[in-house]
Amino acid sequence: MRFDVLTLFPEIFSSYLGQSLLAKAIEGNLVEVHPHDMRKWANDKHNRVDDRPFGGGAGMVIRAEPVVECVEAVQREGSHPGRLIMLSPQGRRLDQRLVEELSQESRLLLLCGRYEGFDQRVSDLLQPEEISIGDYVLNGGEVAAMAIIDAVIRLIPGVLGDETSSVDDSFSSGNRLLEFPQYTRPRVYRGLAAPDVLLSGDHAQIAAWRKQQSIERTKRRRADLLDRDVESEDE
Ligand SMILES: COC(=O)c1ccnc(N)c1
Repeated sequence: MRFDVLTLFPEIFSSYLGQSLLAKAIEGNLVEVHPHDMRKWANDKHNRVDDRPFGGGAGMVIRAEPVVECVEAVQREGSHPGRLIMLSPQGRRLDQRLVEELSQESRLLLLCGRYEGFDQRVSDLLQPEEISIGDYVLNGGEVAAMAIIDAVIRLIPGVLGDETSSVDDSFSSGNRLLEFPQYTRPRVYRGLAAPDVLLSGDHAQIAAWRKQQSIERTKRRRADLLDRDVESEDE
């Protein structure tokens, strides 16, 4: 899977690309991540990427030209244009179902805004779909782009080692329950013991205990997940 990230701050991604899971996925040719600096396409006489908003108001707006030119150039680079996503607080809320949908794509272009956002002609001309990672405003779309990459690559076959699986994750497809509590060595730490059932070797009992824990935790923390009817999941 190929990710192209269009940003004014490509350097933000250099250390992120080195983190172990992503680095291994890139080394294993399972994933490619290509940050692109939109400033390189600011070819007006002042090489500006932003400017003051028409009609006045605080802040700066990202000019349409460098963005549209950059997106079109990047789309020409690959074997096909890919799915263009603008990270925006006005977008469709990201959830695991959307992550699973995105993980089926072979190429995602992630368009990261800054300042007061993009000139409207960027959306008029490129028709990107907008995705939000939650109801709050960030200084830039780069953090949201990393969240999408991070969540999506976990679902690409081969990225998580054999010993790890996303199947039991909270929210994984069809799973409306939060994950059960986890324990590891030592068995007792500061007087707190891991549940005996987990050391019993009785896999049926362990599975039953984990399911019960997931149900109780979900009821306590996210009862709304249990209220979702099945139909809504098919939307
Ligand atoms: C500049 O981008 C944002 O502020 C943003 C992007 C995606 N999701 C959000 N909740 C905010």
